[in-house]
Amino acid sequence: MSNEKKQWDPSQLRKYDISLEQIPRYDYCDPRVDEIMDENVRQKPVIIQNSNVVASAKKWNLDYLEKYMGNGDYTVFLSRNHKFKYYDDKKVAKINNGDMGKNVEFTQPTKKVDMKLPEFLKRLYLQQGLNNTVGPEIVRDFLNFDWDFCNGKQTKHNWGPLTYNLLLIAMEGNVTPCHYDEQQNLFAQIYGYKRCILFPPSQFECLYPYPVYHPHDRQSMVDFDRPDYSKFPKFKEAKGYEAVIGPGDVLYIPIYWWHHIESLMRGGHTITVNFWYKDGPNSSISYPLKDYQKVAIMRNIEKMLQDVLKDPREVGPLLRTMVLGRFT
Ligand SMILES: CC1(C)c2ccccc2-c2ccc(C[C@@H](CC(=O)O)C(=O)C(=O)O)cc21
Ligand SMILES: [Zn+2]
Repeated sequence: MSNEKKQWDPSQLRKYDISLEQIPRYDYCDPRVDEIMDENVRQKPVIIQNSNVVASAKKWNLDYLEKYMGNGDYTVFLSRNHKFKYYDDKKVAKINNGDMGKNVEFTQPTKKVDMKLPEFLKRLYLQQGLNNTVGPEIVRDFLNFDWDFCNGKQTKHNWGPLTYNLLLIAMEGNVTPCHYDEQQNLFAQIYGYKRCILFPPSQFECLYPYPVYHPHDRQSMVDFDRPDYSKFPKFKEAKGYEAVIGPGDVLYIPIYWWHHIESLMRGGHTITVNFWYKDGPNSSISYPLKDYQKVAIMRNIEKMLQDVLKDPREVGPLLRTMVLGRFT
């Protein structure tokens, strides 16, 4: 670590029993950034340093945002603990943990409320699309992001259109549990420090995602704080990549890569803006298929089975019948 004052301390990281290696960091103009991001070569995570993607937001802090975010209502998530699990209420099966046998009623782990920014207190996670509800100063800062940089990445790596910019304000210690998204993600850290743990799509069998029709679709069923190795034995073999990112860092989270994100304990609140891009048009399917394409295939099979079987509890037994003793 260079002699600059260390901005965080390892004691602020939560302790997990996972083997981790560091995510590489390069300057934004270093050619290795695009080599690593190149989907035909490796498409791995990389931290892009000293870019000016969100330099216009350098001055953002809670006071500034409170002052200029306007009096709009913002989407805030409350949690009974430090974990904020994504929840899709459009999903059919409100059955916990994929235990299709026991019809355990699904308990929503986070509550979504709309509130004014000043009410934004501890244990809350504000996730707000940057749109016209925010004040003109914020819009100006947003328009002054270095869009040439992002558009350059979108073009160079054949991504689809930008779908969303989320403004994320998290309280210290907040955790977004391990999940994957079906979008390319430029994750721009603005204020405070976040620890990110990523796993490649090839580790699908070590991370045990919920069934696709479950409200926690795309999330790992493994509780990193207390892994149940009897239910999830392969979690012991998971090999992750980690980094702590701070103001000015942009983490590239490749599409379908698993990520667990935590705001450092005792580190104060954090502010992030992410840039989600759809995947590009698959010009031509080339073999062997990429790991993330196999995840997409498994998702389609689960969706098709759910559609034709109707009762989600029949999907597991049918798959077991089809595979056990025949393909295993
Ligand atoms: C936890 C929260 C607020 C949430 C609650 C309910 C529904 C959705 C979400 C949601 C979606 C994205 C993030 C940002 C980020 C994780 C992070 O920075 O914590 C991330 O995963 C990404 O950028 O892909 C955070 C959230
Ligand atoms: Zn995500």
